[in-house]
Amino acid sequence: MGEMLESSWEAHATTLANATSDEDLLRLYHKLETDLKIKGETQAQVIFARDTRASGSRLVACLVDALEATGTEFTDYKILTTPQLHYLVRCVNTKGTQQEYGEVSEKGYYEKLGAAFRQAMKHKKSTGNITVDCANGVGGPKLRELIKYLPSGDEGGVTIKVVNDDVHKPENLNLQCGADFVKTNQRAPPSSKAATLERCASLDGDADRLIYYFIDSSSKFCLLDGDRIATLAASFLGDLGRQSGLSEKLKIGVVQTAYANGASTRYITENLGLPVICTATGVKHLHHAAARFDIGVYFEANGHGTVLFSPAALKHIATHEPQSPAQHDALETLQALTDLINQTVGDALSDLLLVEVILAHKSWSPKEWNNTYVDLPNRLVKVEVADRNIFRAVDAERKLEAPEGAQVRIDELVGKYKAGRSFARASGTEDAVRVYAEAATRGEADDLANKVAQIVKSFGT
Ligand SMILES: CC(=O)N[C@H]1[C@@H](OP(=O)(O)O)O[C@H](CO)[C@@H](O)[C@@H]1O
Repeated sequence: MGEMLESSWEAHATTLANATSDEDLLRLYHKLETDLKIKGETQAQVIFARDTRASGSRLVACLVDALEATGTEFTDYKILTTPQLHYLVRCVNTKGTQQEYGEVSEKGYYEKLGAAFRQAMKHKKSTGNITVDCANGVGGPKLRELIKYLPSGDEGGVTIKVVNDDVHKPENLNLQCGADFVKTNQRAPPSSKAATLERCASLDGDADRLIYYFIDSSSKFCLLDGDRIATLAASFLGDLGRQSGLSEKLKIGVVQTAYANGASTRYITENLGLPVICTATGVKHLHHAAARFDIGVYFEANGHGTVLFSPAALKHIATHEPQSPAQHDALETLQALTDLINQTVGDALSDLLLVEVILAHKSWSPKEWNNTYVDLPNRLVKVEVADRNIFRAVDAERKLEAPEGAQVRIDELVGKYKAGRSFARASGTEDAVRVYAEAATRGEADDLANKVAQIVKSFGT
């Protein structure tokens, strides 16, 4: 049951929450039992937790009612980040097997990440200060806890300043802060007091997304989003593969969605020489595609992502005999990364430590990281239409097959812009069609996005 809950417990809890009577609840439960194929001889063991959203306690109460009504064994882990719950589910499901993932406790999560971070930072200079905006969500208290397990800046680790970590007023969640605010508005949260060139990061409300940013010496806001984290991780893992003598055995690939900036895709294929797969939006699509590589790096541009190591890759890393001190060091770092990176799902806290380790190894400030390539100006707009379901996308959501004629109009328009690229797709989470456009200049990207939005509107009304 754990693995089932891993991807969609919230949706199912909502279904149960809609029950209007005990009979209704039981009927819905039995339907879920059949739909999720969890009916069987073995006793289900359910674990759950929630983030700090106001709706959480009601959803948990409904879930507990259902579990008690059906005599199901359960453990309530109370308040956790989404990726921490994924970690626990994997730990429960692998306990006592050769793939044992970690100790089944919140403390086990911190200990695992803390020890791996310490190992990966061995002999490296501290990365200094970073300010982390926690969106006034669950990431705040959990990051504060994690810090207790990490070496500080003075001890060769990192000094983390936690801001926007008020979880007592649910109305403050994501208010003028958080990863989505920063990515969408392309500016730091007003509460951010970071100095020029100082690293800043923002988590989202349940701490599964992470983005970095800084203000450069000409006071310009510079965003280091999910594409940047993916390229940084892929380049570092490529280096480690070569340095450890395992590059033949560790084939690295990157998975993106159509929202990835075209400049990042080009950088990965042309500069890093790595393959890129484009999938439909939603981490479930990216995760499965990444699992096809020995080392699969996947990130959505919005900062949700992680790195997957295949069982064969883990074995090579654990058993390879180093031929030189340099190979030994690279292998040791790779080994530490396999523990530091949360391989169950994108995890902002784990990703934060990964980025800090890479910057320490490369001796990079955010400026050098940002200099790896120049993003193409881009614009994302939301178009409200009468029925978004008439917009059917194909080819990893880069083309519209319906309504008929819409894609031809978009293609004609895109052809008129230098380095132009644009697509429209129905959102899976909001009642709208999203239009993305990029082009050689900011003015052209805005213009292209607005014109494609008009096309969408003309077909949607
Ligand atoms: C452009 C964009 O950011 N889309 C988001 C958003 O999906 P939509 O289907 O675009 O509404 O929410 C998803 C779930 O959080 C996330 O995976 C995805 O990246």
